Amino acid sequence: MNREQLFEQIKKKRSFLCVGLDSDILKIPAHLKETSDPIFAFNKEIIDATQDLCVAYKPNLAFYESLGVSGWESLEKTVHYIREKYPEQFIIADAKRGDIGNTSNLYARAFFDRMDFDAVTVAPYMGEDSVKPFMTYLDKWVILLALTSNKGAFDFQFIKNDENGEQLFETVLKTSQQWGTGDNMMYVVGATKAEKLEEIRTIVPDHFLLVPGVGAQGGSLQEVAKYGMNEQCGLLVNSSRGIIYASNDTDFAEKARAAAMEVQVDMEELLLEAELL
Ligand SMILES: O=c1ccn([C@@H]2O[C@H](COP(=O)(O)O)[C@@H](O)[C@H]2O)c(=O)[nH]1
Repeated sequence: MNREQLFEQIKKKRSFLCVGLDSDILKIPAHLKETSDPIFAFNKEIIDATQDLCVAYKPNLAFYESLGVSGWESLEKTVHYIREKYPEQFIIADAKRGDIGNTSNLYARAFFDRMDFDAVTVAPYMGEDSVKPFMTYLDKWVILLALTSNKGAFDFQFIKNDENGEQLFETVLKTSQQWGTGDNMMYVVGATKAEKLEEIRTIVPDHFLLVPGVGAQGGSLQEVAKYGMNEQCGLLVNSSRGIIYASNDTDFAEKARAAAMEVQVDMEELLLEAELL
């Protein structure tokens, strides 16, 4: 999916919500555990219940890899299901990969050829040759970690360069623009650091940002929109636990829909305020 198609979906759905499929075998409703593939059964119901309220899904790989072979099967079935039934959805592999070029090539092949993801999250620490192999696929995206939502972000990401006073996350944003464009690269910026979005937008005014950290981590959607929205919206705001675990009973899909709708209604208002609808 390209940038224009993504913006079209945002306008059509009146939403820039990304539903995080952090589907934990220990948290899904008990009645699903009797099915042959509990994680896929859970995802399928969540997807059917939320697809008209969101523009993207983001399975986090840890939740699937931790289950071994059966987890990979659930993941492949989930991606295939979305592709077949809701082809307008943008699908993100939250995998945080990146390695020497030779190996990154194979990661890219896994996520873009073997599985038909639209985007994969990549850690910038190993530099250009670790990131570029993900950019050789038409209409596929790298989502580079820039300023993350967790407490540990303060360990490295704010370290100042003695020579130019630049903080590490700013260097990531500036340097990586030589590797790709706003048509194949997005950045992760945590909603818990929304106040930094104003500064980030001076460096990357046009790029889409994937913003996790609203909902369970307490980030504010309003602040994210205030400082981060651009003329194409430029935001995919993720919520995982706040939506998919709204209930752990037989009504989980219905409750997930209600939670997603609450976010979508707020997003619609923000898109209207920004005169994008
Ligand atoms: O900086 C980051 C990068 C990634 N994540 C991931 O997003 C979701 C957030 O889940 P919630 O349940 O909505 O808190 C999860 O998959 C994280 O691994 C992030 O939170 N922050």
